[in-house]
Amino acid sequence: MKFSELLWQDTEHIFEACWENPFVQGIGKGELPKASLVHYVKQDFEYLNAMIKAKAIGVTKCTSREDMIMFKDTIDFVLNSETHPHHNLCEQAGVAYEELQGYALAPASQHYVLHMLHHAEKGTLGDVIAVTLACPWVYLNVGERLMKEVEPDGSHPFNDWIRFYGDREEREMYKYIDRLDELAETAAEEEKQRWRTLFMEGCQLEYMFFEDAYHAKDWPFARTLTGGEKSNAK
Ligand SMILES: Cc1ncc(CN)c(N)n1
Repeated sequence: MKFSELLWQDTEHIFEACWENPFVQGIGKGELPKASLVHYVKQDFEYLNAMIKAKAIGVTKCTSREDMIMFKDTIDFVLNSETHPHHNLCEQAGVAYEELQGYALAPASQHYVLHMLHHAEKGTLGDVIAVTLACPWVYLNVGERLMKEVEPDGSHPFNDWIRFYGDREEREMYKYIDRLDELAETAAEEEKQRWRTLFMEGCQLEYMFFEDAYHAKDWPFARTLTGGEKSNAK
C-alpha cells in the first residue's frame, strides 16, 4: 500500500466530517451568514500568509531544484490565485476584501498556523509536506464533491469558490503526495508515524477551521490591553 493510501485510511472520517460541516454545506446551498463569511476570510487571509511562509521554509529543506520548484509554484499559486475565492466570499458578504485583512487569529486558526510553522521550521522535508498537505487535500476533496453535487453555474453565489477548489490548481497537490510517497519508501518507521500524525492533526485543524468560521468563533474576551489599545498581535 502506498503511504498516501495509509494517510487516507487514517483520516477519511475527518474528510467526511469536513464535507458535512455547515460551512461547506452552506457553500453548496449558496447560503451562509455574513458573520461566517467575514470570519472565514479574516482568518484565511492570515492563514494563507502563514502557508506561504511554511512553503518558503520548505525550500530551505530541499536538496534538489525539482523540490524547490514544487514549493515555489505553491507560493506563487497562493499569492497570485488564491485571492479569487476570497473575493467571491467578500462580494457575497458585501464587504471590501481590504477591510478583512490584518486581524489577529482566533484560537483554532492561531493553533493551526503555529503548529504548521513550528513543524516546518524544526522538521525535515517530509515534515513540511506532511504538515501542509491537509490544506490542499481537504479543499480539493470538498471542491470536487461540491462540483458534482451542485453543478454550479454563474448564478450560484459561490460558483467561483467551488470552481476554484474543485476544478483548478489544487491538483498541484498530487506532486506533494507523490513526493511524500517517494520519501516514505526509505524513511524510518518513526518518521512515517510522525508524518501520519502531522497529517491527521492537519485534517482535524481543517475541520475546526470550517466549524469555527461557521460559528464565527473567536476569543472569549475582547483582545483589549489595559491602556485601551486593541491587541492585533498575531
Ligand atoms: C484553512 C485553509 N485550508 C486550506 C485552504 C485551501 N488552500 C484554505 N484556503 N484555507
